[in-house]
Formats: sequence, C-alpha cells, structure tokens
Amino acid sequence: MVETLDAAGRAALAAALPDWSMAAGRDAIERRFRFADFSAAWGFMARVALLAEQQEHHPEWSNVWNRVDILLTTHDAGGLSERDVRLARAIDGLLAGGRPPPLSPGRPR
Ligand SMILES: C[C@H](O)[C@H](O)[C@H]1CNC2=NC(N)=NC(=O)C2=N1
Repeated sequence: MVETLDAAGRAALAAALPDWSMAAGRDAIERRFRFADFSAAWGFMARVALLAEQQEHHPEWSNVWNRVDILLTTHDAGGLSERDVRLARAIDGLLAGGRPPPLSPGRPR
C-alpha cells in the first residue's frame, strides 16, 4: 500500500519542487506549463504520458492550446505520496537545461 507523504516529506516539497504548488482543496501538487504553440504543448504531453506509463503513475491534467495544467496526487493513497514527487521531478527534467520541449513536430504538410 502506498503511504501519503509524512511531515518531513512535505517539508522537503518546496525545495525539491520549487515550481509546483499545493492545489487548493486537494492533497495534491500542481503546475501550469506554457509553450510556444499547441504542437509544443502536445509534444510535451506525449513525453509526460511515456513517463507516466514507465512509472505507472498518471497525472490529472488538461490542455488548452499552448497550456498544460498538471495535477499530481496518488489515488491509491488518498493524497500526496513519493510517487507524485518522483513523477513531478521527472516532468521537470523534461524541461531542464533550457532545452526546447522535445517531440515538437513542425506543421504537417
Ligand atoms: C495498478 C496501477 O498501477 C494503479 O492503479 C496506479 C495507476 N496510476 C495511478 N496514478 C495516480 N495518480 N494515482 C494512483 O494511485 C495510480 N495508481
């Protein structure tokens, strides 16, 4: 059974995930991403989907054009767990180093 984060884990969140915030009214973390356009946003979502499958842990998320809103919580635990921290860090890693979002295709012809 997955356990929710203990007090020490919660205290470490801000340092580990400075770009994520606690979601209002949920035991969850969230982050909004903006990209140049829909293709870049969708390419990012494709990469996140692969990470989610690798980790068997899946985001609650939505996309509107160039915006992707991701909320992470652990349904099996009823709140935030290390699984959310691990996925959030991997998602952040996709964008690390100033690289452009990967898998961003050009316009189809
Ligand atoms: C069996 C499977 O691994 C579980 O149901 C996983 C799938 N993805 C999941 N994703 C999230 N966010 N929380 C979960 O508890 C969860 N459980």
